[in-house]
Amino acid sequence: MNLGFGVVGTGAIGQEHMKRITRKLTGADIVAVTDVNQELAGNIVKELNLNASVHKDDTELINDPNVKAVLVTSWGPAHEGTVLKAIEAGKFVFVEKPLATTSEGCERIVTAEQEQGKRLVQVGFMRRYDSGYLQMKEAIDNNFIGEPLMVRCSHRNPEVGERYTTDMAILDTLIHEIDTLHWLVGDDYKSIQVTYPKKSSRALEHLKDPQIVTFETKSGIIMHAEIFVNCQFGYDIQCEVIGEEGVVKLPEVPSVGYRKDGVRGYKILQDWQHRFNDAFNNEFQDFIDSINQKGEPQGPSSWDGYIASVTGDAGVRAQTSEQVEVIELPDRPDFYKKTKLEESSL
Ligand SMILES: NC(=O)C1=CN([C@@H]2O[C@H](COP(=O)(O)OP(=O)(O)OC[C@H]3O[C@@H](n4cnc5c(N)ncnc54)[C@H](O)[C@@H]3O)[C@@H](O)[C@H]2O)C=CC1
Ligand SMILES: O=C1[C@@H](O)[C@H](O)[C@@H](O)[C@H](O)[C@H]1O
Repeated sequence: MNLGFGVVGTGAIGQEHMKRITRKLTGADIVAVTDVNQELAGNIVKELNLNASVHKDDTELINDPNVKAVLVTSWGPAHEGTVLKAIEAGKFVFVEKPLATTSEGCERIVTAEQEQGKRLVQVGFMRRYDSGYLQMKEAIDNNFIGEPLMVRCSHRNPEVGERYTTDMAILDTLIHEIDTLHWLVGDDYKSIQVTYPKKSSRALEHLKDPQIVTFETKSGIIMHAEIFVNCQFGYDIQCEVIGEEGVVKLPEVPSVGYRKDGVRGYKILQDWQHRFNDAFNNEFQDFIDSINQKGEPQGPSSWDGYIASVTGDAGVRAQTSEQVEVIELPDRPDFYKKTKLEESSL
């Protein structure tokens, strides 16, 4: 039987995910939706020609017996409440980042999930499903470059709007690297520092852009991450891991080569939707398949959401202090430990 999704938040990414679930993927249907903007929720049901109920709020949607999995794509501050209600009702949850907007909120979710006794929650850290990062991880895990020593990466957006603030560079943008980098090298973060290069004249008055973030891991790997959200030229994600015996680098996304007006070149993608489209499809198909076949999700867990939140908080402190800030992480509970096989089957 197909997995019945109830969607909370039918805005930009909610609609993208609804389209992929109904048009591209197998094993699931959208059976219910809700949004504080009820008209929007009703319109998308019509537009996608869904056989889905429109509920007045998340509580009513979670109580709908047809809803087996709740897709949380509302605004960040609303995530925690919905996730906790869904866990209490014993429903599976796919929640877009952030898991919750505070580490205390993430901790409440982790506790509630453990009390329920089985994994219910997957967080939308889709880069773990990107084929480029997966190839890098496989090479690192197979000791192809020896011990990783350093990482260099960049997260560039062409531009951001007025509502984007300096802390969002860490909590909204770098959050993806925060999740991906420690997973990639199989280590935990020890500290984080933020430095500010010369400010781009394209950045609005209130925003510090670009920023350079330096992580140190427990084993001593140093990672430099550039965040530059007004880079103008495109959506550009770079990553390179330097090991004792070699280097692995994130492949460029294939795009058509051209020769025109005396220039030989390649187009650069302009947004995250296109850059990570396949990764989004893969993460949802994995969520659906692992629940349908094994009875629980196996992707990034609420513990991963919690780690990202604690690290993000230290990053925001480091933005103000401009000092090295220590990242204090408790040991991963057994409940959230994965076997190598599970990691490699993603
Ligand atoms: N994985 C990724 O790369 C990305 C993840 N996101 C995340 O997805 C989430 C949604 O982002 P967008 O779709 O861009 O925002 P959006 O503003 O386009 O959509 C959010 C929708 O949630 C609704 N909403 C807010 N509070 C609600 C509540 N309590 N109950 C029901 N509906 C509620 C709003 O009315 C709106 O329609 C955010 O947490 C964001 O960080 C966004 C972009 C990329
Ligand atoms: O998740 C994302 C957005 O929310 C965020 O605002 C962008 O900066 C990131 O590049 C994108 O991947």
